[in-house]
Amino acid sequence: MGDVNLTEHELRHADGDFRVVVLSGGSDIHGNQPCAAVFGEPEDGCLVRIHSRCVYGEIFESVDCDCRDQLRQSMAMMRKAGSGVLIYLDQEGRGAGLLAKALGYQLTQREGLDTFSSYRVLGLPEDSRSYGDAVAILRSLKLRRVRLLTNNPAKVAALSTADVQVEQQPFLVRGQSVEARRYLAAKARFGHTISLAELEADAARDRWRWLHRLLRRTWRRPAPSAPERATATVVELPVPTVNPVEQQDRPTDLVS
Ligand SMILES: Nc1nc2c(ncn2[C@@H]2O[C@H](COP(=O)(O)OP(=O)(O)OP(=O)(O)O)[C@@H](O)[C@H]2O)c(=O)[nH]1
Repeated sequence: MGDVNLTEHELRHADGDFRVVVLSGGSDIHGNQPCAAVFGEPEDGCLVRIHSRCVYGEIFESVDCDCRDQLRQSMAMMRKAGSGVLIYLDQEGRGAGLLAKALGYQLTQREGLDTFSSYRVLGLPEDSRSYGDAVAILRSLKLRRVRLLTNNPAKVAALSTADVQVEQQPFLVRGQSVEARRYLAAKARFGHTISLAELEADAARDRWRWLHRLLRRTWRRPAPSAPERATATVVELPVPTVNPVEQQDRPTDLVS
């Protein structure tokens, strides 16, 4: 990697402005420069997230993966901590690109394969990302020791071999959809530090919540009403008027 340079400026945000740095002279794989959101004045030991692009999760708001939640939660955590660096890498589909990811999705949906097996079937590496640009950004920001929000040991290893001291901070966003949990379980099997037991506990909590909602709805339903009874209708009959003359003519013996 030659000389790298950071171009930086402020960015307005509804939840609080931050600084953006854009890297040039890095690996520049797809012509899109890596960038980072810099919160506060990060120092050694600050929170860092190295995030890889996911159009489906971040833009289309898919619930098949946890990418969007991780992005949002990491920003919220950095804001709360007062500082941090969110590095955003253009490494869609774990570095294979969007088309490969879409082909992988097709296979997953057709054959029921997990996300890593589908890449294997397509003849692609399961994960082809590199983290040199992330290291370059950290170096430019003069960070040598970071608290890395990740479950991915490959990220920890990549920074460690580049002489960045890493304290791994597990980063599991709770309350995921069934599909995202399936994705997380695949990552756990692939070596990510995600506890399958915790995922199962999450699923059990979801099932319980669902059952609870269903029962509450059933209890609250109004009791079936009694069959309607026919209501009596009062009909006013005309009162016959008696002609006083006719009354006088009437034979009196009839009434005696
Ligand atoms: N092929 C494929 N890629 C996906 C899928 N869901 C997310 N991705 C990509 O996976 C990358 C994110 O990697 P993940 O394995 O989810 O997480 P990670 O960054 O390795 O690990 P953490 O740091 O713990 O989040 C992004 O580039 C996404 O585009 C999927 O279903 N199939």
